[in-house]
Amino acid sequence: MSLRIDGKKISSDIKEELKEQVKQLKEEGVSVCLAVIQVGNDPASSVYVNNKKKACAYIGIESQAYELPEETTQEELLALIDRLNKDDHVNGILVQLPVPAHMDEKEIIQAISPAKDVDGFHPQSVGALSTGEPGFVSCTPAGIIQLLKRSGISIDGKDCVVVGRSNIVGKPMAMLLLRENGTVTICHSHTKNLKEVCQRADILVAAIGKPKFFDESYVKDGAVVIDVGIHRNAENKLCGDVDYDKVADKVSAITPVPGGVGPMTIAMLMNNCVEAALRMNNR
Ligand SMILES: Nc1nc(=O)c2c([nH]1)NC[C@@H]1CN(c3ccc(C(=O)N[C@@H](CCC(=O)O)C(=O)O)cc3)C=[N+]21
Repeated sequence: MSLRIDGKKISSDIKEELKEQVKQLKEEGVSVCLAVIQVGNDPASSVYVNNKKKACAYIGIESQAYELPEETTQEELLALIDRLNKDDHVNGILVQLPVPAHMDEKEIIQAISPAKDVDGFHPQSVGALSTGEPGFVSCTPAGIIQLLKRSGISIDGKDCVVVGRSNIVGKPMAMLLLRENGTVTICHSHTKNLKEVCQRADILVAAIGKPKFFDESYVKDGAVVIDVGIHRNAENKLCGDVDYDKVADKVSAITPVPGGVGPMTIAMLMNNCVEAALRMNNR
């Protein structure tokens, strides 16, 4: 029998802790405010943005929603970011990705003040993660570390294999596992013998972006499997990068999709907002 790592439960524990902390801060006169910007009305993005608003409301974080039309120009968006950067009331700024094709995502990310970069996507935040300076950490990989720690799974000295090298998941995930003294391998589309490398993993992080790609032949007996994939089939049912039913009996612990990594992403975003407010108030 393997442990089904319950991301819903762990994320709700974290939200409970944050709610208490925010209440305490309010009594001391410190408020927390997140600005969420969405350009265009991609339905999937709208669902995520809504979930973020709901989480803010639950915890006691003020949320400002900026729903901009698809035709918004780069200059208009940069002007809004600039205004929010200068607004002392706003602690965190998030621009929902992806942005429409006519926009320059890189320039947008770099326009957000690193002090308010609750997504952890700014190059300064990314650099700080690799040198160990204080800075915001990308929410999904930060959430995965919390899932492991709060499930009593140690990372120290373990063989950790991360499959995927994106800026928002794979690369920061590798840096965080390294910070926890894991021995880290990053795999990608040019990796030879992907299966053999995965079979060595004590902790396998699957972020390849292909539905049910990993079956039992990729995992070692007793490994820990973290599934970062989110795919929706024709019936709107969610699945991950891992074929859960084929893998679950062979491993010691595994995250489901939904209810694994996804909910942690939002919990860590809330955590980063509180951290931004603490820093802005010199706490
Ligand atoms: N600037 C920016 N920051 C982000 O953090 C960001 C983004 N853009 N763009 C899109 C991705 C995706 N993302 C998710 C958040 C929560 C779940 C989540 O809660 N998933 C639930 C299921 C939710 C459902 O039913 O769809 C689960 O896995 O159990 C998933 C995905 C944040 N993203």
